[in-house]
Amino acid sequence: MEFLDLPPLLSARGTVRLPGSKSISNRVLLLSALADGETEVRDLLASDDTHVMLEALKQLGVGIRHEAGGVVRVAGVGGLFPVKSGDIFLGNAGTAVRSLTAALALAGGQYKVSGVPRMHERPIGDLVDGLRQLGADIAYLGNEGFPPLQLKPAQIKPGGVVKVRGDVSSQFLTGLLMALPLTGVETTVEVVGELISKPYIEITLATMARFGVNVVRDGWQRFVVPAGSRYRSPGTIYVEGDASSASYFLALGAIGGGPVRVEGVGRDSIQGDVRFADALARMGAVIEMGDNWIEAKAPAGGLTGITLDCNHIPDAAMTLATTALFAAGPTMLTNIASWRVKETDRIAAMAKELRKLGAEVEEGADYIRVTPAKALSSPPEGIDTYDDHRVAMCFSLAAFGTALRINDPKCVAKTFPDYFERLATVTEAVPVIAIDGPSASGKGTVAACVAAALGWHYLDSGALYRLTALAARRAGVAWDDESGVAAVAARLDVVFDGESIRLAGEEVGEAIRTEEMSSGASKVAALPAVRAALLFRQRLFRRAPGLVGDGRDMGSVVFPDAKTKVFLTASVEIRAERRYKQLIGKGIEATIQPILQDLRERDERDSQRSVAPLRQSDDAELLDTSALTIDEAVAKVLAWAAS
Ligand SMILES: O=C(O)C1=C[C@@H](OP(=O)(O)O)[C@@H](O)[C@H](O)C1
Ligand SMILES: C=C(OP(=O)(O)O)C(=O)O
Repeated sequence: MEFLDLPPLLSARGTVRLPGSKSISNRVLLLSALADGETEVRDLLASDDTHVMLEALKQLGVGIRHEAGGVVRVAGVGGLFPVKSGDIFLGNAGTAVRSLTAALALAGGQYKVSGVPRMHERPIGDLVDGLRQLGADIAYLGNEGFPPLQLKPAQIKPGGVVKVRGDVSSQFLTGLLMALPLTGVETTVEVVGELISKPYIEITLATMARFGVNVVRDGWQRFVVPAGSRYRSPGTIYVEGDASSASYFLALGAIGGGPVRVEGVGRDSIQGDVRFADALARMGAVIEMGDNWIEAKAPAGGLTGITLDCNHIPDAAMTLATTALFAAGPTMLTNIASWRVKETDRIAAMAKELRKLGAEVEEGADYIRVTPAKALSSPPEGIDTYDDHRVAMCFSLAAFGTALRINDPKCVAKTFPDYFERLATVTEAVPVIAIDGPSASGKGTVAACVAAALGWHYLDSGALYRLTALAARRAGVAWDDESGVAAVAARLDVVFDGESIRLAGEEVGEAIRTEEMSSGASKVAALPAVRAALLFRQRLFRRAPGLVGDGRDMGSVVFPDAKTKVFLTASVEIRAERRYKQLIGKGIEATIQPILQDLRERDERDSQRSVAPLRQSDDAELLDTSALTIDEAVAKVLAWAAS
């Protein structure tokens, strides 16, 4: 499985220009396609969900041109799609499946509507029931109440009252409302049951109004689409920034100091998810808002948990569930039953992954309660994302407490393809000084001194390979048995505690320093599966205020984003002499020739191996310590780190 390791974060600050709103983008595309005239769409979201909508519209005969600067020009068909049949695949885009099903059901053609397997588990029965009242001919091709669907030409009988349930998804009402102007006949839609996600209906009505159709509404119960309604292009239309996508950055500001500003949504937004800022403010965050921007800062006294009915912000509420990890006291999010029928069962997914971080979670049919742990624990197997963009994005916040592995990170492409790149632009990661170099170069001594001088943590990555060699030997696993040694590495039960190193509870500081384990370390370190098994483990050593790591691939593989990278070396003769003195100093008998020979062989093996071979990377400073004292070498590294 693909994964992304996020570095632990120290702070967040900066400005992000948001990608376009998914909800507005897909509404604007559909209405531009159905309208009279050509529409120039600016700031449209470019993501999986809008991609499937664009492709479907093209397939239905709508002229769509992509121009410079992300401008999309849609030639409206004036109500009827020219292409009367087709298999329309809409991925996992609820906004596309629900609204296109309604429009196609009234379009007089023969269409199949399908999506990814998860879409075939997301309900659509309430919408189909509503459309059937208008005479639509719709059949379920799989399970009753779920896509895929077969739509056939039918005698549509508009007018009167159509009833639709609103308590599973507001997208059913949205779909009906957006399709009804195709009939030109006054029709009333009555909502049965309590309508959920109400602000999305406001987006629908506001977007329809931009295209010249004004729905008359009576509270959240009755909506009248007037006679003679017809979509007309507004000419040029700008898509607002995505308010749900804004939530991750606002939370970053609230947790990580801030201020973090998002541009593209603000006080004047038509998206309900801007109310996420109010929820953050209730947790204590300092929020400021302009017409087209929102800014969040952390409160002096830290965030506090809240209890909130989140029915009006179902998507952004997921961000509250992970922000809760950094608040004092529990956070209870209620009235979120719809989470269970979205990209995944979001209540179950959030509960499971939050627990992996050490939080105490209680879940019910329509609520989740999160009590944070004192310190986050980071699961070595990573945070699973369930092909749900929002799970991936909202869990990135947990990087404020620890290095974090996010599995299948590319699922963010549903609404925010470059989310993780943008995250990096407004966050500061815990700094790393990476010191790499050959065996016996003195890098361990220098690294430990640099760490002590700065008050930072220290990672002796070589020790992990020595420990793996020792543990393999004790388990009777041969050093060249790649999968066997990798399994040992993955299970390594080791505690570093100042000078002490314990393997399975036993002090092994001395046992791993023998020449034999040194050579074993070099052998197991050449095995790719072993290096992979130890990768995240090493990254977990990165903790505030900073880390000094020494090894062979600190700068090139383990911490490629290290601010300071040093390649520390010395001539092989000097290294042999140092190793010789070190051994003699410990009362271990030694002669210089075999040490020299062994170092030469080890250098050869380390530089020739296929994974992470030892060499100075382009971005590393060269520090030859042949003629330097330890203090001089340390001073040099500190100077580079400070520059
Ligand atoms: O209409 C829309 O654009 C949306 C409505 C909401 O769904 P529900 O109405 O199913 O809650 C929301 O979760 C979804 O991301 C987008
Ligand atoms: C629920 C969501 O998407 P969809 O439009 O597929 O319903 C979402 O984006 O969180």
